[in-house]
Amino acid sequence: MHYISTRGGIQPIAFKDAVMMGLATDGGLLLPEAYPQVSRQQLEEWRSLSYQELAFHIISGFVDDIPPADLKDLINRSYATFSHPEITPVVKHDGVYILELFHGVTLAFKDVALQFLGNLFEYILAERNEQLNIIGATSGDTGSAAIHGVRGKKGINIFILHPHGKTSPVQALQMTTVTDANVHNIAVSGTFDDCQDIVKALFNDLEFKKKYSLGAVNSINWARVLAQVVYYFYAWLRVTDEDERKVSFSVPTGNFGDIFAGYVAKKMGLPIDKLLLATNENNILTRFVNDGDYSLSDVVSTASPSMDIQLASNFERYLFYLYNQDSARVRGAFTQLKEQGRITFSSEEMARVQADFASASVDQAQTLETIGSFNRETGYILDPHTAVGVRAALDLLPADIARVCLATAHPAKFGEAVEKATSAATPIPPGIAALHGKPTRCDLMDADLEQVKDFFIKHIV
Ligand SMILES: Cc1ncc(COP(=O)(O)O)c(C=O)c1O
Ligand SMILES: N[C@@H](CCOP(=O)(O)O)C(=O)O
Repeated sequence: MHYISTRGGIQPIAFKDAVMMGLATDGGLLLPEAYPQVSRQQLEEWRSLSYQELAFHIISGFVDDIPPADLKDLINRSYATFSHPEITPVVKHDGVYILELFHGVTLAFKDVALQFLGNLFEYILAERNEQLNIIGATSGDTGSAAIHGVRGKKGINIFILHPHGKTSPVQALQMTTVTDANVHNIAVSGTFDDCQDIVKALFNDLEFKKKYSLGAVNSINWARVLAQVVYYFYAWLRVTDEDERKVSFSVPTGNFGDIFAGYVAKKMGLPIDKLLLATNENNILTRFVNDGDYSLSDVVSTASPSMDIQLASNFERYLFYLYNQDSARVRGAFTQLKEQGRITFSSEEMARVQADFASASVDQAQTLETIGSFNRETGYILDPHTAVGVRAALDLLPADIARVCLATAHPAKFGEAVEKATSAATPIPPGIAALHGKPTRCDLMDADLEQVKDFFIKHIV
């Protein structure tokens, strides 16, 4: 399997090279040249597999430059760190299935991909005898999951930019209490979009990227998306039987990586009815799906801070398919966005968008109300991001088709919002309780590319 860029400017490359390249060198995002197709019979055969076995079958369809035994070992080691034997279990409450993606070390869905990516980086670096300097942007969860995915790994430095004061206190502590010499947290006076812009600018400086061996942990890295495809299959296999096969997924969305993984699963043949794209007040993607209005506005702070994003980086991957793999049109769309602050779509394109996706924007009051009512009715505590998806599912998805809501984080990461919504304290897992009072390290700087660059160069060990 080889990988190409949405912008059409690179020769096809192998999987390991795609992992190391992160952002494509032409500024685009990498995608596989084709998608392995999964038949109905194959799906039935996969019902009895463990998460790890299923992950191996799905991931190996996209990887032909790692020996199967090594890939199996990478997968098994990645999921050995999870606290639940099923890795991503599914529970049912109030007529919806909840796909719990928060049983990893940092209690968010990012662990599913970043434990794997950390091991993959280590494997490739050892093979090539190389070093890697990771630079990533986070609105709260990718940062800690990435830090915990690579800490202690040889030949890796990691620099994570987060918007100062805009993550939850627990998210900030999960990052800043890791004071290892090779881990650097940078709090940027700005938004997540500012952080992501700086990271992309560093990757687009090809001389800098090469000189300092930059690596990507954000979902611009194809391996992130790939590892997330697995749980769509896993959940589908848990909630269907041979007669009942249709499933819709509700996905709380920010950077469009998670829902794009669902789109990939659908492209591979997984019978998905609707992908429901749920946003908070930062609803550019909802405006796009419902009204064809993809126009930028300012990022606002909400009760689901990890989704406080305007410019979703993976949207480019979807555009590539919406434009029938026409890279020139993708490039044109980004020129239009830069010049006019919006991308426009034809009615034929919007009909295709609406065939794949439904969307709803859930505001803060609705989010807190959903956490409260769901808790009163079922005893289950939703985190605010998950609540956005659950509310959208209850409002928009028909109950006669299985509705799976992705639970992207543990509620204890957002204790303040959850407490406000339920009038009760959230039970705190031991990993989080232990964070309080630990020494922290973090550098504050402006949303300024040169400042970040200087800091990066000075701190490479
Ligand atoms: C808890 C949580 N939910 C949902 C999202 C949105 O996911 P994505 O950025 O892949 O759309 C994020 C951030 O990525 C998150 O951290
Ligand atoms: N919500 C994310 C934002 C970054 O998304 P990514 O999937 O591209 O890493 C976060 O928690 O950092």
